[in-house]
Amino acid sequence: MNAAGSGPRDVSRAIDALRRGWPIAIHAAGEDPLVLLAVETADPRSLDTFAPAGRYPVLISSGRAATLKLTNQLAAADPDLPVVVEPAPWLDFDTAVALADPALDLATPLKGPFRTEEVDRPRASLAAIRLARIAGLLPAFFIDGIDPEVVIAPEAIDRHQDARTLRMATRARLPVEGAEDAEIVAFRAPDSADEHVALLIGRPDERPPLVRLHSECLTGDVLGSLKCDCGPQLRAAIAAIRAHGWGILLYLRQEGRGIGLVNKLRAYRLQDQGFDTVDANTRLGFAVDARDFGVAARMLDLLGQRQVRLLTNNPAKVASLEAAGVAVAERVPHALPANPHNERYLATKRDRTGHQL
Ligand SMILES: Nc1nc2c(ncn2[C@@H]2O[C@H](COP(=O)(O)OP(=O)(O)OP(=O)(O)O)[C@@H](O)[C@H]2O)c(=O)[nH]1
Ligand SMILES: [Zn+2]
Repeated sequence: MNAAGSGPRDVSRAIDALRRGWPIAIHAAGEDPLVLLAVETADPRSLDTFAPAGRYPVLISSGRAATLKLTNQLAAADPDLPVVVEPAPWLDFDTAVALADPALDLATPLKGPFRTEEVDRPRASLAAIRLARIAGLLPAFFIDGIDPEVVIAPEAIDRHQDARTLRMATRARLPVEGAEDAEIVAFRAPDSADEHVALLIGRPDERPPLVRLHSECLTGDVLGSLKCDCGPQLRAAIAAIRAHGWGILLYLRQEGRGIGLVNKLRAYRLQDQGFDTVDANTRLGFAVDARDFGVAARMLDLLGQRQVRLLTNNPAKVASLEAAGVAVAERVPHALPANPHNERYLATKRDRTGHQL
C-alpha cells in the first residue's frame, strides 16, 4: 500500500474516488490502514473486485447502528464510534444497501441476524464517516478489500476542512430586492469546491453589523419550498439588515445542515414516512447538525468584523461562532410565521434542538 497521502489534494482525490465507486484507504498513525468502498456508489461487480474472496465487513455509523438495533452486542463500546457488521452468507450486496440506506427500513424487514463488533481502527473509522458526509454520500462502507490507489490520513481531512485556507476571490456591486446598494464578496478555498458568498448591505457605522448566517437550502431558497423557513428567513434577513442600517448576510454552502442536498432529500423522504427532522438525520447515520461555523468566522474576519449582532433563533449558532473567535454582542430573534407544511419542523426545532421560537 502507498504511504498515506498528507496533502489536502489527496482528500479531494479521495472524495472523487468514493463518488465514482472506487476504493480508498484511510491510514491513521498507530492503526492498520482501513480500506473502504462506499456502499452507495458500489455495485455487485465492483464489490466482487474489491473483495474477491467474498468477505466484506460493513462499516456503518453509530446512529445508523442504533437505529438498526445493532449496538446491543457492544455493551462497553463508545456510543459515538462507528460499528462493523461482520460478514455473513446473507450479507449480500442488496442487504448491505439496506443496512446503509434507511429508505426501505419500514417496507422490508432486514435479513439477519447480524453480528457486530467494535471497530479496531477507531480514528480511521471516524474519519471515514466524516468523509462520507463531506462527499455527500451515505455513511456506510464495505471494508478490508484490495489495496487502493488513494490513501489519506485523518489529519488531511482536518486540513481540507480548515477555514483558515479561505480567501476572498472577488467582489462586485449586486443590487438585490430589498437592498439595491448591496455588494457581493465571493470566497474560495484552494481545496474545496464550496464557494461561499457575503452580501454587504448598507454603509458601515460605528455599531457592530447585523449579521445573518444563512445555510444553503436549494429547496427553500430557490424553489420556494414550504417545508422549512429558509426562503422567508433569507428575504427577511435582508430587510432586517437594511432596516438596521448596515450588516452582512453570509450565504454558506452548507446544504441540509451540512449533509448535502441528496442526503437532505433522503431525510425528507423519511419525513414523508413520519420521522421528524432530528430522527431522519439519525436514521441516515448523521449528526443532527453537521455544520461548522468556522467558515463564517473566517469570512467575517476577512471582512474586518470581529463583533456582530446575530440574527438567529439558534443558541448553538451563537456558541459556535463565539468559539470560532467572533464576539456576538446580541442575539436578534429571526422567527417568521409558520405554514401548515413547516409547523411540525419548527416545533421540532423548538422542542428538540433548542431553538428559541
Ligand atoms: N438535514 C436536514 N436539513 C434541513 C432540513 N430542513 C432544512 N434543512 C437545512 O437547514 C439549514 C437551515 O438552517 P438555518 O435556518 O440556517 O439555521 P437554524 O439552525 O434553523 O437556525 P436559525 O438561525 O434560527 O434559522 C439549511 O441548510 C437547510 O437546507 C431537514 O429536514 N433536514
Ligand atoms: Zn430550508
